[in-house]
Amino acid sequence: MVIKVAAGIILRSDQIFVALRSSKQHQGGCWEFPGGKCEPDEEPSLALARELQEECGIEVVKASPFRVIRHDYTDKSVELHFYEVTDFIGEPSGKEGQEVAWVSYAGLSDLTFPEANVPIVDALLQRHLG
Ligand SMILES: Nc1nc2c([nH]c(=O)n2[C@H]2C[C@H](O)[C@@H](COP(=O)(O)OP(=O)(O)OP(=O)(O)O)O2)c(=O)[nH]1
Ligand SMILES: [Mg+2]
Repeated sequence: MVIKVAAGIILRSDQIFVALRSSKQHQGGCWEFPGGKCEPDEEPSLALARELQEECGIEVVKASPFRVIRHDYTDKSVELHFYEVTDFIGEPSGKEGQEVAWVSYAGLSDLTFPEANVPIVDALLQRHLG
């Protein structure tokens, strides 16, 4: 079974908002673009809005589809729908107690992301730094 996930690349002034996955979660200890699993029959864009409200306390105003990545971890398979979130209401924070940070594009390379995120980070770096 493939788990459908929506995740937001939250952008502001050339910085990107990232969160640390807790050690108890799947891919714990890795940084992530905030988001979570789609409910059954829930559109990824709606799941994105719901998850970013729950996890970061923001209301998404503008989100553009970025990439869809299918990845098989040894323990589960995910289909990640990444969106670029370029307009939102509220100040993003770690609503569930997770560590969060705003990082520059270059700073993304210093963080460990789940394996599925590697092409996403590469694409962001490629586009921004050339
Ligand atoms: N949110 C998020 N999940 C990611 C990323 N990269 C990646 O491989 N994943 C994987 C980890 C998880 O297996 C799955 C997302 O699940 P999640 O743990 O965020 O789901 P959720 O917020 O609904 O949390 P929960 O209630 O099930 O704990 O996707 C990413 O950048 N962001
Ligand atoms: Mg989540």
